[in-house]
Amino acid sequence: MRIGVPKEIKTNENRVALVPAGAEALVASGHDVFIETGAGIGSGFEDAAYVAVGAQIVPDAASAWGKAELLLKVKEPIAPEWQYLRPDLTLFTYFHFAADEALTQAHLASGATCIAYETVELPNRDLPLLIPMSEVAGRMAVQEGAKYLEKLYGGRGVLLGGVPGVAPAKVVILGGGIVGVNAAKMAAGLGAKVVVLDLSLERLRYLSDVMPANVQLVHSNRHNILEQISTCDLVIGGVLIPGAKAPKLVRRADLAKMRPGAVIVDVAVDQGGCVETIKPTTHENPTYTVDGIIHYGVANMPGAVPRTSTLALTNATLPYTLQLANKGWKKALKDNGALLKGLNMSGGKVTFPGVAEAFGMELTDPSSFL
Ligand SMILES: NC(=O)C1=CN([C@@H]2O[C@H](COP(=O)(O)OP(=O)(O)OC[C@H]3O[C@@H](n4cnc5c(N)ncnc54)[C@H](O)[C@@H]3O)[C@@H](O)[C@H]2O)C=CC1
Ligand SMILES: CC(=O)C(=O)O
Ligand SMILES: [Mg+2]
Repeated sequence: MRIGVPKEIKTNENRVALVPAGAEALVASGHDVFIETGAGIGSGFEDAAYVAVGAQIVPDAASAWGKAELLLKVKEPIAPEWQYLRPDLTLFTYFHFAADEALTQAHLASGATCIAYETVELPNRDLPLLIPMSEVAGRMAVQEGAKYLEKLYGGRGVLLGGVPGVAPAKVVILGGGIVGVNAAKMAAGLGAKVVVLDLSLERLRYLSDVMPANVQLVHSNRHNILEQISTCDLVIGGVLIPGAKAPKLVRRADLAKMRPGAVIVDVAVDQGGCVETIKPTTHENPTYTVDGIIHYGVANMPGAVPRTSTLALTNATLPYTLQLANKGWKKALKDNGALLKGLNMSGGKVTFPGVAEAFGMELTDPSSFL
């Protein structure tokens, strides 16, 4: 099969969808791999490293897209890339369709087959291709939150861990999944007082066994959320209903109850965010202020640490990429139920419930394509 890997063009997105080790595995299986020149540079992989394992370097995005039957990316194709979409192309990348109707319409109209990393789901409900980036973003959320709490950035001027004689900061984490756990570990390690809220009592029980003593576990409901955010310094948003729009747990009016200069890092922004006032921002311009509360809404946080993120992401994606390449998408999805959950659309039809619900579109059973 012909596999294309373009350079990511979202601002400050330095990840790449395939590393030389992955290219080597695909070439060894008899595939032709086309890498856009410079695609790996941001993650520390020179063109020569791909050539050394048998991949071919192509001069521009049009060639990487044009030669591909299977196109590998990290982020969703953005508007300048939509011209390359076509019915006989299979895309394997993050899409987050439910948060973006224009993105959804453009892909639907193209007829392309779109398999979303973020909705590939194992029988135990783990999301194996989202987990590594949620680990990165959860850890980063604390780093970023700590930075914007500094006075220089408009924050309350609070040090997360405090010092002897001065109480530490309070960090409230909405959602105790992968983002939540990783944020909690980092914040707790710095000495903050941490509160994690989740809907799932089973999850809270598990967290109570593995989290340190400075992490409190609280059931997520409207009353508890308001009580917790009104006395905190940093809120981290990490709730997810896979593939669907995130529920709005913090409303605009709630900001008035928070402390001025408190910070919200809404990691869930890629699915629309769990804070009503969040909107997607970029690494160049990551924050804005609403009612005295600093909002951070970068939708590709792991792009800031591309070396770590690319390696972590491709460790997880390569086994699935190999299945798609070796078998073709229909057979690969038929043989692997986890990968079938990744199918969001094909031939102009939506096949993922959360996307159909978000925009009132008709839902087609994914297995009808196999
Ligand atoms: N901004 C960025 O750069 C990145 C964003 N993300 C996003 O972060 C979000 C979270 O991802 P994960 O932690 O991997 O998901 P996850 O599925 O591991 O965890 C989500 C948690 O939210 C909980 N939850 C659902 N509804 C809730 C409610 N009403 N109140 C409290 N908890 C609730 C669930 O029980 C679950 O434990 C996703 O939208 C993901 O796409 C992930 C990586 C990078
Ligand atoms: C999960 C995601 O959207 C990202 O890593 O950018
Ligand atoms: Mg994202």
